[in-house]
Order: sequence, then structure tokens, then C-alpha cells
Amino acid sequence: MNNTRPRKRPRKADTNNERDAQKHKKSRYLTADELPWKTVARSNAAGVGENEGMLLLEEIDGVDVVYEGSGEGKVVRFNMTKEPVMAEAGDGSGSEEWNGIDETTLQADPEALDAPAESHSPLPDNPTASPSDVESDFDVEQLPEWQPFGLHPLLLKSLHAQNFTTPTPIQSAALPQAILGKDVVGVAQTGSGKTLAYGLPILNALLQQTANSPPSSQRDLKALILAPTRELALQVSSHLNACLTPIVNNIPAAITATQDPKKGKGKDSEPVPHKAPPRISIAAVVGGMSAQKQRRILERGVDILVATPGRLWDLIGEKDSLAQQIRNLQFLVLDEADRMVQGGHFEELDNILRLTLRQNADEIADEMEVAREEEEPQVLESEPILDSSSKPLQTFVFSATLSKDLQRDLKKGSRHRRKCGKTSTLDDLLYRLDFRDPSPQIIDLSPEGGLVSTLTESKLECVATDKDFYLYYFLMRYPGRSLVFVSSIDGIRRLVPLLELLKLKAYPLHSQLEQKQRLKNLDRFKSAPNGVLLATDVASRGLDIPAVDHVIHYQIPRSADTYVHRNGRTARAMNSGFALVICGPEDRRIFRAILSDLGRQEADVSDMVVDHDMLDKLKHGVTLARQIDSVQHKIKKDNHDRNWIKETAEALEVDYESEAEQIDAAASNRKDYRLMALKAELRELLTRPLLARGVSAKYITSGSKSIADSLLLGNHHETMLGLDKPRANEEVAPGSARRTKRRQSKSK
Ligand SMILES: Nc1ncnc2c1ncn2[C@@H]1O[C@H](COP(=O)(O)OP(=O)(O)OP(=O)(O)O)[C@@H](O)[C@H]1O
Repeated sequence: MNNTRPRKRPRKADTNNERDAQKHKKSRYLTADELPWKTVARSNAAGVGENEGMLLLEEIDGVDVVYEGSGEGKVVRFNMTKEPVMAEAGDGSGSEEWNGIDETTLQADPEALDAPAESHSPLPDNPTASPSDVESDFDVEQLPEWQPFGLHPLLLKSLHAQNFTTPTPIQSAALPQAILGKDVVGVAQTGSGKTLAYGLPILNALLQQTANSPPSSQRDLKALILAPTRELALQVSSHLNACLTPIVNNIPAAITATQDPKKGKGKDSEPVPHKAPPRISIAAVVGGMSAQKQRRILERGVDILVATPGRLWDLIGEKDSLAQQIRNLQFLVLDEADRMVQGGHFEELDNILRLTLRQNADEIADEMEVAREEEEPQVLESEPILDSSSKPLQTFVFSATLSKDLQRDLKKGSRHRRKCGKTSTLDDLLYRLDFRDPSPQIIDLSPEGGLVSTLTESKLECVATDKDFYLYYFLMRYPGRSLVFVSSIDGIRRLVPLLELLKLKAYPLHSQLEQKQRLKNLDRFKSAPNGVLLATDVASRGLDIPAVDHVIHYQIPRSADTYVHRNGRTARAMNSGFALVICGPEDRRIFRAILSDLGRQEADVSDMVVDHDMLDKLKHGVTLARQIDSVQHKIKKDNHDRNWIKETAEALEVDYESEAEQIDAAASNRKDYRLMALKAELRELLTRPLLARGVSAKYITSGSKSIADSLLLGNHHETMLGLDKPRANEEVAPGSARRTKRRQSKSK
């Protein structure tokens, strides 16, 4: 039988967004027979050899299955979304010149991390597809709320495809100012869309600048975005690139006669798509990834560079032309500005910012004079270099936490601040910025007390040694994606194996992990619905991980800003979220101070309700896991010591006492047996169902608590029989009620 055809079904659009985006593509409906099926080579090893006559396999790509209503019910139709030739060749194997790996690839495949972090929006080199053709096929009426900003149609199209139908408040406030060319300082709550508040004006300006000029492979840097952490820089680059994606989707890379070099030039070699130079090229340079490849990308030229200050400064040190390009920037962005002045980056940041200064000679002379009078050597060390050909620089500074004092000072202008003798590091940094406008547009939409309206906060008080019990209890009681902040790397190293022994999917994230591993763990966490990410504050800023259900402060942060940013990893983009502080006796004073800095009190944060019976049941598992971990450590250490003694004895040509060896071996065996016994006990414990008080282990309808109803209704807890499955925010003591009462009584 040779015509048993559709074994592999055409792929359906994966997400609503994809489906939405595809609705607007031109449809080309075909019948199943008209589709350009390809025969799939079959392996003899798989038992379906060529001549065994069982089955012919054929496959196809680039087809949507559409179910349409008709008089006879639903009819299946096939919508070709790709030209067949593209389905064959659209594998990203572009020309030598523009085949950089994009951020999406980097995140999906951390193995690709050595490749440069570059992504771009190509324009066709097909003369029949002009930019205006591509740009005109989107009806801007579909996004009325974005219309007032006059954004480029390609950006509107992308916003539509991403389902961003309404601008967020910070976007509505910042876009008009930024598009008019003003400097903007934007402060708005975590997860409120600040990246696009500065990103859209930049992309808009660059798309307009390139509207009538063919993209060239040589280009100068136009925008520099500085971010404090590697992950955030990669995320920003990916986020901006997503806004250019409809261009990629819309324009097939033109097929040229280029031969795939890997396939040689034989008759079987197929033409591969030739990617034209991108219209806008975005790259990220961050530490922990191949500097050599980043250097190559920079040499080729990018329009928008997202960077962490340390790596960028290293690259600038090697290449004078990069410094020159930074002197001529059109846009400079400091994302999470207040964070960048902490944690050892300040010097590099300061050096980079000096390159962007565009003061005129008189101003510089004045400042040098003032600095000399005040004997401030740091101002004199390196003078800003003037470049008469410089274009005006537009500066954006964004964060969720910029103090009101600082904003006031900014309003008064940098010179005033200088004369007032302000000394904070952030103040100093902002003084260095070349705000064209003496009073930049300051947009402060930060909520009172740093509290996002969709976030529920709670606390749980316990002695420090019980924190593990409460953490495990919470993770078991409230399944979901949980981000646990631990202040020390050692703490993470202790907790990860513990949670793994308890069969939770726990991933570490801290600065001592290799960058590849950091991104890999982030990816794993993103794809595990009940995953637990144990992170230091390297993950507290800016990371936009979809659907983080809970943020848990296993250790208390050291500042109010960090508390706000850590909490901001959940409750993003108006989704609800939950934050829990596990508060030891020594943490209470700090927690009170944090809340007081935010203008709040401890009583404002609700207590988490704990089922102590269930907590007690879980404690034994944690204790066993701790013991296993401790024995494993001892075995490892003993092995290491024994090997060291043996090697040293061999090196000294001394006999290693066989009696001592036997004693060691006996001790080691004892530990091995103990380890096996503990593991068996834990294994058995974890297979036993967790029964709530009053639930019968034998009959679901007997005992003082019948679980039959909740089993029938499907609202039972999956691992804790007899408990229902509330969301964490439904199980907090009514602290907010207390707060309301207090406020009411104050006002009386
Ligand atoms: N107009 C919009 N409509 C819906 N979602 C949006 C819109 N703009 C941005 N988003 C989404 O909101 C999420 C948060 O955006 P973003 O990361 O820019 O927030 P942020 O304010 O920078 O947060 P943080 O302060 O934590 O860095 C992202 O997933 C982003 O895709």
C-alpha cells in the first residue's frame, strides 16, 4: 500500500498569539491531496524498510489545520502558511554574513551559548517586496489605543500579534514624551512594561530612519541599553527582538543559488536561503559568553546593543572604534539604574557614561574649574571627548525604585545637584548622564509602599532551624512555580539537594554557576509548572519569567528596594501573585525596617495560615533528607581524604598501612549501609499518601472526614488527601483587615 498518506498530521498553531497572528496572513486553503507532501526516509533498522510494503510515510510543514463551520458541521481545511520551498530551506542557515543566532535560540538551547547573542529583522533582497509593501498590510484601526503614538505599522503589527492591545500606564505616559525626543526618567511598578516604554520609541525611530534606505551590512551603533545582570540584558534583547518578529514572519528570506557549504556542490545540494542584512540589528554582549564572537558581531556593526557594563567596558578597552560609536549614540538607556550603581559595576558604568557626554567646551571648562576648586580628582581624571559630528543623544533612565529625593533633584537639574553637594552614588551617576534637557521628563507611577495591587504578601514566623520545614510545607501545600530567594550561595547549595531528595524539581541560579548553566536552569524552571528556582538576588531584578506563582523570601533581603524587586518576579502584567517572607527571630528587626522604609508596618503583612498537623507529617521527610545529605557529604569527604593519603603515600613511595586501609573500608561500608537504609526509608515515606487529620487510610467515606465529595468534585489536593487545593493567597490571616481597621480608628 503506497498511499497511506497522512501519518504525520499537519502541525496546528501552538498558541493563541500564533493563531491571532496567522489570522491576518493571507490564507491559501488547499485540500489534503493538493498539499505538497514529502516522502519521509524510513530506516530499515526501525523495521519499516523500503520494500516491506507496509506503509509510505509522508510529512509536511508550514500548514495550519482550520476547522470551519458549514451546513454539514465542521469542515477541516488546510491553510498553507509557508511556501513549500521555504519549509525546506528556512532553517536559519543563512548567508555567512548574517546568520547570527537569535535570543530565542539561545534560550531554548543553552548549548548554543557560545554563539553571539544577536538577532535581527531582515528585509528582503527581493526587489518585489519593498518595505512599504510589508508595512502597509496592517490595519492600524485594530489597535485604537496605540494609535495616538503614531508608531510604525510594523510595531503595531507586532503588538497586535503579541496580544498587547492596550498600552500599560507607564507606556502611555512615556511614549509621547520619548517619541517627541525628550529625555525620560520612568519609575513604575515591577512588571508594568517598562522595557517597551523605552524600547518602542527606539525601535520606532530606527524603523523610520531606515524606511527609505536599503539596509547595509555596515552600520554604526545607534542605541545602547545598559542592564545590571546578564539574564536581564539577554531578556531585553529578546523582548525588543520579538517586536521585530512580524517582519521576519512576513518576509520570506529570498532564495538564492547559494550552495549549502556543508552539503558540497553535488547534484543533491539544494539552494539555501540567503538572509539579507537586517533592517535593525540587535545584539547582547554579556559576561560568561564567548567574547570573541561578541567582538565579531560588533565589528560587523549593530544598531541596538544591550550590554552589562563589565563586558562592554572590556570590549571598549580593546576597540577604539566601539568607543567612537558610543560617543555618537542616539539613544542611551539605563535599565534598573539604581541597581547598576551597586555591586561593583559602578566604575565600568561611569567610564562608559563618560564616553556619552556631549557637553560643549564652555560647559566642560566650567565644570573643570568647579572640580578644581572643589579638588575632586575623579572629575579631572578623564575629560569628555568632543566630537563635532555627534548626533543629539536621548537618554532614558528606568527602574521600579528611584527615590523621590533623587527625582526631586533631577527636576532641579544636574548643575543644581552638583552645587548642593549631593554625594549618593546614584546621584553621582545621574549627574554624569548627559540629559539634554536640564529638567528631564520624570514620570513616577510607582505605587504607594512599592506594593503592586495584584500581589498578596504574607509572612510566616519560625525559628531559623525550622525554615526548611516551612519551605517544604509551603511548596507541597501550594503547588505552582515558586522562586525562592536565598541570600547566600552556600544556602542554595545546601537547599537544592535537600529538595531534590524530596522529589521536588529544584534548580539553582547564582553568580558562581557557569552562564550556560544559569540559562539552562532558567529555561528548566520556565518549563516546569511546579518548578522551584533557588536564586540569589541575581534574579531579583527585571527577570520576566512567565507565571511565577510564588516568591518566597527564605532569607530576608537587605533593603526595601530588593524586597520590592524580588516580589516583582510574581504578579506581573496585572496577573495575581503571592509573596511569602519566612521570618526567623533575627530577621524580624530587618523586616520591620524594610516595611518602615516603604511607609508600612509589620501588621500590614498578613500571617500565613499553617496546617500544623500536615507540617508535622512533612518534618520527618525533611529530617531524613538532611541526614542523607549529611552522610553523602561524609562519604564524599572520606573518599577524597583516602585518595589524597594514597596518592601522597605513592608519591613518597611509602607503604600505605593495609590495617588502616581495612579500618577505613569498614567505616566506609557502615556509612554506605546507613545511606542505603536512609534512602529506602525516605523512598517509602514519599510513596505513602499524606492524610489530613480525620481521613481514613482505608475507606474514603469513613473516618471523621470523608474525602469522597472532594474527590468527586475534583477540588481535592493532589498529594494531601483530605485537604482541598486553595491558592496561597486564599489562606492568609486577614492582616489587611487589621490595617483597614487601624486606619479607620486613626481617622476617627
Ligand atoms: N502593553 C502591554 N500589554 C500586555 N503585556 C505587556 C505590555 N507591555 C509589556 N507587556 C508584558 O508585561 C511583562 C512585563 O514587562 P517588562 O518586563 O517590561 O516589565 P518591567 O516594568 O520592566 O518589570 P521590572 O520592573 O520587573 O523589570 C512582559 O511579559 C511583557 O511582555
